[in-house]
Amino acid sequence: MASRMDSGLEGSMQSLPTKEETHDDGESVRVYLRVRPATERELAIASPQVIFVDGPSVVVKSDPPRSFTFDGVLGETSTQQEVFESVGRAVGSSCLAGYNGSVYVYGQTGAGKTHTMCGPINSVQSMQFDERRGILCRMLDFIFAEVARRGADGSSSEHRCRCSFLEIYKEQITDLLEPQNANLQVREDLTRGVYVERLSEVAVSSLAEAFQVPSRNR
Ligand SMILES: Nc1ncnc2c1ncn2[C@@H]1O[C@H](COP(=O)(O)OP(=O)(O)OP(=O)(O)O)[C@@H](O)[C@H]1O
Repeated sequence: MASRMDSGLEGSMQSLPTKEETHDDGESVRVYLRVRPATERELAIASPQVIFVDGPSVVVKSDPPRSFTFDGVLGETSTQQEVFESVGRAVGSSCLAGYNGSVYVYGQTGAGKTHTMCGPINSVQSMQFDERRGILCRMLDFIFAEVARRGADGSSSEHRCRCSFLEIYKEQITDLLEPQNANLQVREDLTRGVYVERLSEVAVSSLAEAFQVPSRNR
């Protein structure tokens, strides 16, 4: 695992969203595959591993070819917005309904985890909307826009949002907002559930504040 988007959002809602709004199909874990376009260097060595995408399945090169099925497959032409629509929006909606939600990316080095989660670094350096932004920014944008919308139409009362940023690498957890905070431990508690001990949590109330968190803590 390289990165994750967690809901540090607590909310009390006067009316909870419907199952359709939270995309609740009763499944608590969903797995999507995103296919990265092969680079020129990779194509010079071999043809692409993925032979074709068929709905939620991919057929990969092997003898004989093998098929794998996921909750969804985002092909190599998929946009950052399509990835958000398939993966991020449902998690954001259920966080607003008071459920915990996480988005994890998993894959070997160079697979596209950072691209999918964050997008290029210069796509998040200004507040101006940038198509290249990844799930993390899009979920924050979605959550704060929804909180504002619900506040304006009187359908929600109070929300608190906290940001954390951690890395798990070789079984070691590091707090990316306080990098000297290394070797953190995962604990479980009856009221808090599973949590990372000593992980910093920064309260934020807008997308602009959330964007400031990494630099504010540097
Ligand atoms: N869907 C995509 N479309 C176009 N380019 C992509 C896509 N996914 C990844 N890339 C490009 O592939 C390269 C590797 O991607 P990225 O850095 O996100 O991999 P990573 O899984 O985070 O790697 P590492 O584990 O080594 O940090 C980057 O240049 C990135 O811009």
